[in-house]
Amino acid sequence: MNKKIAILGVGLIGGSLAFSFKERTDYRVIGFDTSEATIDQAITLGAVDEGHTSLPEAVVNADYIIIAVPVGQIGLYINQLANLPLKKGVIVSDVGSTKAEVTKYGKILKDKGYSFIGGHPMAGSHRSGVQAAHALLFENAYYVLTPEPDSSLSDVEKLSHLLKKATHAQLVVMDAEYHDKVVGAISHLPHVIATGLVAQVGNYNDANGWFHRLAAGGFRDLTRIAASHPVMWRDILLSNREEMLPLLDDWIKQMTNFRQAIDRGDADWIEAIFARSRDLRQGLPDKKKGLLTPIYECSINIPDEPGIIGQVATLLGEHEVNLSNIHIMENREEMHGILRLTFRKLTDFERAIPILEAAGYSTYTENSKEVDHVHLN
Ligand SMILES: NC(=O)c1ccc[n+]([C@@H]2O[C@H](COP(=O)([O-])OP(=O)(O)OC[C@H]3O[C@@H](n4cnc5c(N)ncnc54)[C@H](O)[C@@H]3O)[C@@H](O)[C@H]2O)c1
Ligand SMILES: O=C(O)C(=O)C[C@]1(C(=O)O)C=C[C@@H](O)C=C1
Repeated sequence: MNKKIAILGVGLIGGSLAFSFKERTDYRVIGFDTSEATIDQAITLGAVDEGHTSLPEAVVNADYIIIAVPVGQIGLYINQLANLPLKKGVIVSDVGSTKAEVTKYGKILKDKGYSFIGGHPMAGSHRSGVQAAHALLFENAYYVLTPEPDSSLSDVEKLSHLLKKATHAQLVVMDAEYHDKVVGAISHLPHVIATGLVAQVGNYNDANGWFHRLAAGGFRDLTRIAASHPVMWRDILLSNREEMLPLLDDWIKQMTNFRQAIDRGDADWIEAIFARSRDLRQGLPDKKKGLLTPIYECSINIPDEPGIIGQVATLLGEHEVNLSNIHIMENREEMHGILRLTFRKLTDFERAIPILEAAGYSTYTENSKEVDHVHLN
């Protein structure tokens, strides 16, 4: 009998994990969701081998159970799982964006003799649902695990090995509270800022529609994530309340300093903060570099036409150039698109450039100004 992985909540993250497990492991992948339509879609798309709206049916005999529902629901599922006859040795994990609260719930499973190890893949999108899921979502991203001091080391290793094999992510272990502090600053606070800014400008726009019409790169680049799922973010912010309050206090101080500098006409202060932040932004570690394997990238401008991505992939395929990933720069929506092409081998990368150029695409590689610009997504 096939070994089984049950995924609870087959949305963007659960669906993407399901695709990865199906593609790169020999586990049978079972989906569970409260939405029957989602289960049907997950089966049609080939994300899961089997789907259920009944939790006991979904998790029976599962070797791994991964909870991928909104953060506010994860504790409820842990409680329900603890009252089901799970397979001996099962490892339960989750993908929630906060970890301290969930890790506390995990003790309920441990008391029943099951293993719980919190997890959080640091990749995603403002899109949601299984229709946006894909097997490459986590490739080269960090994937954090937050075991407790009493967690079984061999279970941590087993889960880590499985996730690495399926997702090609970089697995790291972190303390749950520390994780919440870090992601509070680099993920949760940015979502609050983007959402607040869109709401503020929305108020101005209600009185005068030019605010939205003139919104160009600056506003769009900064606010893509304001289009994220409201329930997911409601749950994340309430779950990470303890970390969010001091982070928001610091942010308000920062904005007050800005306000005061502008008010007193302090050119030096303004220039200095822009200069420091520019250097910090440019010095961010490249997400795609130096992780699992070297990666070579180039970007091309594409017209906003149906089928264009397929044309680029086919063009390279016809010349037997292996692409490892295609990424559409999300913040270019409604404008000419920018496609980032990733290659595993230098030889593929070097052959792709002249082929794309000959087909009329302008290519931008790492060192060009244009790529510096598109990396600001
Ligand atoms: N979206 C991201 O960028 C991202 C990244 C990393 C982690 N996460 C975390 O992953 C989890 C899922 O997020 P997502 O982006 O996949 O959301 P999603 O909305 O795409 O998917 C959630 C899925 O869970 C199902 N669901 C909702 N409530 C449920 C319930 N009570 N019982 C069973 N199924 C239920 C929905 O039908 C949907 O299929 C969240 O905890 C989120 O914090 C999200
Ligand atoms: O790319 C996005 O749209 C995301 O918001 C992804 C993002 C992030 O903030 O980086 C959002 C929440 C997750 O917990 C992890 C990743």
